[in-house]
Amino acid sequence: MESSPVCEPKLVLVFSGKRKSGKDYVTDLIQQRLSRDICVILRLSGPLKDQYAQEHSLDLDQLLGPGPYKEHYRKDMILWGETRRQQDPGFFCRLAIQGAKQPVWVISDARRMSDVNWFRSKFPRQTRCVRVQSSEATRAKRGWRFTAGVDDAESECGLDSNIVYDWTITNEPDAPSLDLQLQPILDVAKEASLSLISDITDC
Ligand SMILES: Nc1ncnc2c1ncn2[C@@H]1O[C@H](COP(=O)(O)OP(=O)(O)O)[C@@H](O)[C@H]1O
Ligand SMILES: C[C@@](O)(CCOP(=O)(O)OP(=O)(O)O)CC(=O)O
Repeated sequence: MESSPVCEPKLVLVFSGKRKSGKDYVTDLIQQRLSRDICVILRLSGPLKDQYAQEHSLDLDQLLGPGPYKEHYRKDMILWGETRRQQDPGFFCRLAIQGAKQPVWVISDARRMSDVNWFRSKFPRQTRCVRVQSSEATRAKRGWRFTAGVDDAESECGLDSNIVYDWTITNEPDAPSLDLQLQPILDVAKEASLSLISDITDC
């Protein structure tokens, strides 16, 4: 049974990027610039980790954290999640958007074409894809280490090709500032949220 969100979003920004590329860092920045009234960050991994922790009697807070606990279970979580997605590609997407009311949705952690296709099919006018990219050297400085079965699997490679991104954010020390790179996205988001004011009776 699909549970519909309280209000249709005006903009859905679907972010993807490699581990330690800065997805959380960049999406947090966007929410700070737009405010929590306008922008909500929705993580597909949230409901996945919640369900996985329950089924395996694990510490959800540690799975949600950045530390080694999450990495210890990542490979098995990937396989567990893919089994669910094979049965129902939108399973985690629907759970992630439950209760979302803000006009701008930021999906911070898309990993597969099935994630992108679900949002494009549900919100074709509103969905935009954003890629956060960093070099392996920069990611390594942030704590990334190559892990076979993770960094060469769909979870990390599923959105490397066959997709046109609306924006690409280069998250490198020598790149233009993130504020400068994010400005076009923020402009679109602010315009979209203004259109909400004229449609407020629809919600
Ligand atoms: N531009 C940046 N400036 C400072 N720290 C950053 C920057 N980008 C990422 N980080 C840090 O690098 C680490 C990994 O970033 P994170 O957003 O968690 O990556 P991801 O969500 O893609 O795995 C975090 O500690 C984060 O604070
Ligand atoms: C099983 C996962 O959902 C785990 C994702 O955990 P995080 O979202 O914490 O990952 P990063 O922030 O990129 O390090 C990946 C998947 O393939 O679904």
